[in-house]
Amino acid sequence: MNTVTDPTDPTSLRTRSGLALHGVTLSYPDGEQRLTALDDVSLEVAPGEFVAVAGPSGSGKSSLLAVAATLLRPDHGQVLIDGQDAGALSERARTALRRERLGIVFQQSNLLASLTAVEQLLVLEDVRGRRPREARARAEELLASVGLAAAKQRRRPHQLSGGERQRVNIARALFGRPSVLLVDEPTSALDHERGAQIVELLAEVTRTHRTATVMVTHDRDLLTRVDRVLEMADGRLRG
Ligand SMILES: Nc1ncnc2c1ncn2[C@@H]1O[C@H](COP(=O)(O)OP(=O)(O)OP(=O)(O)O)[C@@H](O)[C@H]1O
Repeated sequence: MNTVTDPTDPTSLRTRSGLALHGVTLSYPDGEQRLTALDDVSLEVAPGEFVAVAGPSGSGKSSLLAVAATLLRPDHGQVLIDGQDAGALSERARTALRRERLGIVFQQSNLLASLTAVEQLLVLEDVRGRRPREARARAEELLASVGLAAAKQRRRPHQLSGGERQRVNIARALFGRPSVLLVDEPTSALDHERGAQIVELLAEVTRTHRTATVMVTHDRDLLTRVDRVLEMADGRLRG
C-alpha cells in the first residue's frame, strides 16, 4: 500500500481532527476501460499543518483535491474530515459538512463580478445565519488580516490585482471557520514575487486559524514555506 502515514495507528484517522484519506482509489471512464487517477492514496493532515502536493500535469493532483473536498466520491477508501467519514453520510449531510468544515480556494478566481470584496464574504451569510453587523465586522477583519486595506474592500474584482483577488478568495474560504483548507494552484496567475507572498499568507493563516491545509502546486520554488511536500506521480503519493 502507498501509505504516507500509518493508518493502523489507533490515534489516527477516525479519532483525529483535520483531514485523512485512507486507501483512496479513483477512476474515470476511459472508452471501454477506466483510467486510474488516484491509486491507493493515504494522507493525513493535522490542524495547523501546511502540506503541499506537487507533481506533473495529469498526475492526479486536482482529483486528490476534489476527493478531499467531497466533490468526487472515491471508488474505494475513506475520506475523513474531523473524524467524520464523508462516504458514510447522506448527500445532504455531506453538503453540510463541506459548508461547515471545508474552505476551498480554486485555481480560477470565482469571485462574483458585481460584488465588492466584502460582499463576496457576506453573500455566504444567508446559509450561516450570523447577524448582519457581526458578519460585516468579521468580513472586514478577515480581509484586513489577509492584507486587503479598507478602501480596497469596497472594490469589485476587476478593480483588484490578481494577487488581491487571491487574498479575497482566501479570506472567503476562511469565513466559515473551516478545519480543512484546500487550495488548488493558488499562484498560477501570479508572478513569482506575488506568488511567494500568497504562499507566505497561506502558511500564516494555517498557523493562526489552525487549518489542516493542502495546497496543490506545480511551482517547486514556492515550497520553502510548507511543512511537508508530497509528490504525486501516476496517481500515487509519496512523502
Ligand atoms: N473528468 C475526467 N474524466 C476522465 N479523465 C479525467 C477526468 N479528470 C481528470 N482525468 C484524468 O485523470 C488524470 C489525473 O488528472 P488530474 O486533473 O487530477 O491531474 P493534475 O495533476 O491535477 O493535472 P494538472 O496539473 O494538469 O491540473 C489525468 O490522466 C486526466 O486526464
